[in-house]
Amino acid sequence: MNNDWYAVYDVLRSVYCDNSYSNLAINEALKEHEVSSQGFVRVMSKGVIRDTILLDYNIDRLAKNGIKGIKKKNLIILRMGMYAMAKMDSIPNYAAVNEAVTLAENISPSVKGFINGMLRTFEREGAILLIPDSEDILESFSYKYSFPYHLVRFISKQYGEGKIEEIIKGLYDIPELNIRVNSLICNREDLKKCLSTRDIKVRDNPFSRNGIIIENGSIVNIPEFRSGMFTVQSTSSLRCVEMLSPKPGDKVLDICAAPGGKTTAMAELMNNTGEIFACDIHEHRVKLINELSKRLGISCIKTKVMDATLYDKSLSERFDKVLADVPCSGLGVIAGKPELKLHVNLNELPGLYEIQYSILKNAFMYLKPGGELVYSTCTINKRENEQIVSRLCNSFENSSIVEYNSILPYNKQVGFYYCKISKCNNL
Ligand SMILES: C[S@@+](CC[C@H](N)C(=O)[O-])C[C@H]1O[C@@H](n2cnc3c(N)ncnc32)[C@H](O)[C@@H]1O
Repeated sequence: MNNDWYAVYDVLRSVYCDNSYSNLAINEALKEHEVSSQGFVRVMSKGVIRDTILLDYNIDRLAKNGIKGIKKKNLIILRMGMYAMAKMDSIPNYAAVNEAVTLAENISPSVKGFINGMLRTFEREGAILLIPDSEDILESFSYKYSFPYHLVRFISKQYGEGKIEEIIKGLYDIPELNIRVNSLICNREDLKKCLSTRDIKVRDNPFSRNGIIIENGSIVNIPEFRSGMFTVQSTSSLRCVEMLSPKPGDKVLDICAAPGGKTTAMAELMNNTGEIFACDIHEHRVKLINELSKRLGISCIKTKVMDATLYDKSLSERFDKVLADVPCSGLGVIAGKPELKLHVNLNELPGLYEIQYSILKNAFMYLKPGGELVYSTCTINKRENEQIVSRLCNSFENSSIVEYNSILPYNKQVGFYYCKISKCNNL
């Protein structure tokens, strides 16, 4: 039995059946199974999730009684087998069929023959995932980029049919991997030298002086990571923090801070001086901020478990800078977290808008007159972005927008929104 395939199966079961996040499920599976290639488990798990809709169309097409009667566990094995055959050049078709059939033997022995038959038929067709023709252009994009139709329509209504294909394609393509140099410990040139000795190919991030893009090679748990020389962070997140631009000695509030990627980026910009008050509603996630600060050698961060939707009078007008990186639908980061496109429930979004507004309103109340706040999300849904900010500006006369950036997921960037708001001194 191939442990790598079993690990992928466990990840997929957890994502499809328990709505887990793929990154967490992958970490769990890697603890559980002794695999020969962690890279294989990550690539195949995310790939199958990314292509679920197109895989299911093809399974439905090939199964005599359609996809509806196929049990979830058997569907997962079929998705894995077909994905390996169609998309993973490193695996010969016969090996993919064998692995899938062996997996079925262990997990669901009675359907071994069915799995074998389906995959052999797919192989005879050329192992190509067919994309159906459709007169509805949005439906054809939905299959082509394996993106739920209702989400294609939702995004298209906001950005128009002219932009939709590029956006959906951007949310399909694997985003580039960026790391942030810990400027408290080293500089970009030093770190690049260390990485090159490990055969890791990199280039400077043109958008951030502390960013390095990893072109190939693995940075997982290398000594430079363990010693805190860098942390993984998207270019869009880095640019968001650079827009707020906290200075050494500032008093900063990070109101939705966990796991601490932006909190620690701010601490580095502040040269580990001043004070950052970092809060999050979940205790286990607050621990992640403390662990990350420790690894990066940062001491100016104080953490607290706090529900940011509830107003705390003791924080009123206490901070020079506030970051409100609120919980959101995550529609901008689907390329890296493909399970989000399967799990997002549009009916739940109005409740989220209220949470986002309450957090932003409180964040604004905690800002000193003359201070600046950045509101940010990793979604491209305008109702979570522009509309939340407008609501604040319409409610508070002393607020004004300084600048904003709405990043669409083009050119392997993650979709992001951030807006700097100032609090006027003289009302
Ligand atoms: C987008 S994430 C923050 C990411 C973080 N800023 C970073 O860069 O690492 C949003 C965070 O908000 C937290 N959160 C959700 N609801 C909250 C609430 N009512 N009050 C405070 N934090 C909340 C979540 O636990 C999550 O950690």
